[in-house]
Amino acid sequence: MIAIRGLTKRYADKVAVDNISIEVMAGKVTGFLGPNGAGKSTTMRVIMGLDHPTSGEATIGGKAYSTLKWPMRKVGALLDAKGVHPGRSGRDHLLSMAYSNGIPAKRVDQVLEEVGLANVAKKRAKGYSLGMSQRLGIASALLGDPEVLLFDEPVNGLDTEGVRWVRHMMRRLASEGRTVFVSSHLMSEMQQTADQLVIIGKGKVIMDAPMADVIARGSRNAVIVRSPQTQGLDQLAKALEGESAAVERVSPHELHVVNGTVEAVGQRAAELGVQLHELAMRQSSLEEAYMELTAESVEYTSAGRQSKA
Ligand SMILES: Nc1ncnc2c1ncn2[C@@H]1O[C@H](COP(=O)(O)OP(=O)(O)OP(=O)(O)O)[C@@H](O)[C@H]1O
Repeated sequence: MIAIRGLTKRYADKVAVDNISIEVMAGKVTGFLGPNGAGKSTTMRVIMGLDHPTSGEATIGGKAYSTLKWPMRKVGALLDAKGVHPGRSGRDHLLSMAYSNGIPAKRVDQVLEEVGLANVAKKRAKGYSLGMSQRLGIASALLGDPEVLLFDEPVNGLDTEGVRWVRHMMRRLASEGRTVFVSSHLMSEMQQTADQLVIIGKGKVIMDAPMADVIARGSRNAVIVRSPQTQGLDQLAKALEGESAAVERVSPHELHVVNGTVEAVGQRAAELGVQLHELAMRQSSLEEAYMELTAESVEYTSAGRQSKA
């Protein structure tokens, strides 16, 4: 488990992380989301002992990173895929890390195989594509077989097969009981990968909740009702409004019920004898819910961003 308590990180007059407290649990993939400059990488660097907090603390299994005897065996991280000496081969890079952490050389070959770099392992890292560098970074995170893993934008630069591979790997690592903390800007990918989400904006926690709760906050969640009976739909709309549901009549043959359930709407339609051609729950996507939740925390925005906030 990773525990962050009252963490603040200031760079000169810039507050990058502003008094955040979160617990990242074992056995789950926790997505770490937020707009550019929100403070995700800073938080991860503090967890990994690469930056000192201005105040507060981050611990891994109850200990600060700097006090871990064999850090790579406890926590593995991919923070900067390009942080490899360009003249060194991928294998030599991993061997030196393994050596300094008392990890046997055969483990290096195992992780190279696992990330699909075995046949380029002896080539110099400067010739690696972005995707290959990401794979090498993931290999270094896995090297010590750690129970806690941090990945900062792991699918950046990976092709479709690579993105799927990372997704499955994270699910597997969590199912083995490990703590997996991953930042990403790819919402559709996160929706398929994460169990829990921590969303930050301008250095503060906006939401820390299970995926389903975040999606439930999206304003597009609605029960869709279609019927060939216009008058029947009128009656149904009236009845539902009487039960304080918010009903939107999008066409003579279609209603959207914002705060209802398919069960309740179906029951009422049956009681009124209204014939239905469709009764379905439409859910917001994570991207839609995320855009709404972070609308006020975006520092660097493009012209024309649409927000409902
Ligand atoms: N070494 C540094 N010196 C000064 N300011 C910094 C430093 N590192 C980060 N910052 C600032 O702190 C804020 C948070 O940056 P951080 O990189 O943690 O955000 P992020 O959420 O990872 O963003 P992105 O999604 O763009 O990677 C930004 O305003 C950034 O400019």
